[in-house]
Amino acid sequence: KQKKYDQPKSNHSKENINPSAENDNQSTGELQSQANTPYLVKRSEQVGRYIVASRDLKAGEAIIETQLFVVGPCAETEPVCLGCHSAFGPGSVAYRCENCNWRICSPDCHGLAPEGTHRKLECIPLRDKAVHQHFQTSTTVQVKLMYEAILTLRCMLLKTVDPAQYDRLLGMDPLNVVRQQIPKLWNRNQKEIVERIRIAWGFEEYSEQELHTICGIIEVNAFEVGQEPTKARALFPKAYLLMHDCTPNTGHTDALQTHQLTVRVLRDVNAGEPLTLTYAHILQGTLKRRQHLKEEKFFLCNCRRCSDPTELGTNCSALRCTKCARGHILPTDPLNQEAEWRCRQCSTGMSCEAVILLLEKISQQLESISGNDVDGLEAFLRVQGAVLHDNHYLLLSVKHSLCELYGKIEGYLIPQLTQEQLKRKEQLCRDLLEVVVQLEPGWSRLRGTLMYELHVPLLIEAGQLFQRGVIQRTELRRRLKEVQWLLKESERILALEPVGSPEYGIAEAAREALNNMGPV
Ligand SMILES: C[S@@+](CC[C@H](N)C(=O)[O-])C[C@H]1O[C@@H](n2cnc3c(N)ncnc32)[C@H](O)[C@@H]1O
Repeated sequence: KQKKYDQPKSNHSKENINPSAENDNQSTGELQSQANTPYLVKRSEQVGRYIVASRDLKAGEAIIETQLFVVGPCAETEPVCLGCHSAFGPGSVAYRCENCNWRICSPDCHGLAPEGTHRKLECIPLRDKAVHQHFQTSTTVQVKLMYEAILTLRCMLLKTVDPAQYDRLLGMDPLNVVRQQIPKLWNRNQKEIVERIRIAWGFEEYSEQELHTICGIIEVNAFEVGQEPTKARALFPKAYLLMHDCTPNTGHTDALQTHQLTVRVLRDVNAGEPLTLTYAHILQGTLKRRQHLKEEKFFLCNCRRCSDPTELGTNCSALRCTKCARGHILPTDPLNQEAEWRCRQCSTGMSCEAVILLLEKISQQLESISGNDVDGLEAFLRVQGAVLHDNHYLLLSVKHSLCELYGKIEGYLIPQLTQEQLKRKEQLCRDLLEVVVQLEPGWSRLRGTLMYELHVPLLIEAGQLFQRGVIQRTELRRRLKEVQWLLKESERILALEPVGSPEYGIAEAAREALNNMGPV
């Protein structure tokens, strides 16, 4: 059974990214100085600095464990507590920081400790410049931008509060030359961040250039951290060197309060292989992923998945050909965002614009369906299944929602599910797992949660069939073995998630289910 979900060996080779220099000891001396680091820093024309495994690495092995440099509110976010970055729920008490008068979640917030970011960095400067007064004359959109500017200000304040840390921060690449050639982005930063901090808030001691550089460092290198409703952005040493790949071989978690980051390899990695993570959504099609990477990270990805019209055989961008009703329409050149799409059977062509328009229309239809509307989502799958491949990313996202809804919401709680609905849940989980093992094999969080979801219908069905005498003891045992394997694998993967996170909760539930099952 285990074989079924095992990962194919990665054939990502060093040659793929044309490394043009050996270990970069100069700019990343801190990394090289640590004996036994599981990675080496390299540099290539195409990617800049990146890291490769310095020895063979085993799936699940932690390669980076690091505290953050600095953390702050996300871009254009609703107001959040400047201590812990939690959003304010409806009707929550509007506590204010006794110094700077910005909103906080509670005077006892752990993030307001004297050594915490807020107190150490912006609290007193915001007070001295009476920045909170701007809230009175700001629109909702401007308030969101004020929160966005906080992370830039925090980085800037490190220059005086912790100059050594500031210097390390400047070791990250802001891609200023590339970003300056995007007037929409540069002008927006100039108006909304740079002038806000310098002119509106009065921090004129920081130059425009310095502030643009910090904007770039954040845009290019920040990680999203935290869990709803406490999402934030953070910069970390070392981890920023991981290059992007649409079939990554590492994954990462951050601790709930401290945001300490742990990066692990998801599968066995050979010495010399680049260590990669994904900057985009795994269950997203090539056109969309590449567009996101171009707009947000300023490069076009040319990885193995992006280069393959079938996306490693998953067909997760494929459309059904309505002309021949047999073939699938795929991009003729997936590395060209404007290339024609064509049916592999009958050669019917479709312009890229037509594909984009069609997908936009279907996405709009999907957005009009409520997230908990099981019937609506099932109907969407039936209708759009005639237009899109079964593994199309738009259908996968609906399947993912449905496989969680069956068993979780009123009317569809586990004891309320009919046999047909249990079968449906099983099918949805299997469909998704088949794709996930291609795109993110190994110790992936998504794979861990899907395996947990899959064990439920399998366990119930096995018990029911045995009780009704439909299957005998040997078949029951075989089925329970599969359930046990799913639970063990899910527990092993998700136990690495931060204590207190929903995924860690699933690991605990899997452990309990295994104990309840006893020996099989
Ligand atoms: C977080 S930084 C990675 C470290 C960076 N290479 C450096 O030298 O500081 C992200 C940037 O690295 C480059 N990069 C990362 N992965 C890449 C890839 N697969 N292809 C091309 N460029 C990539 C892009 O310029 C991207 O904006």
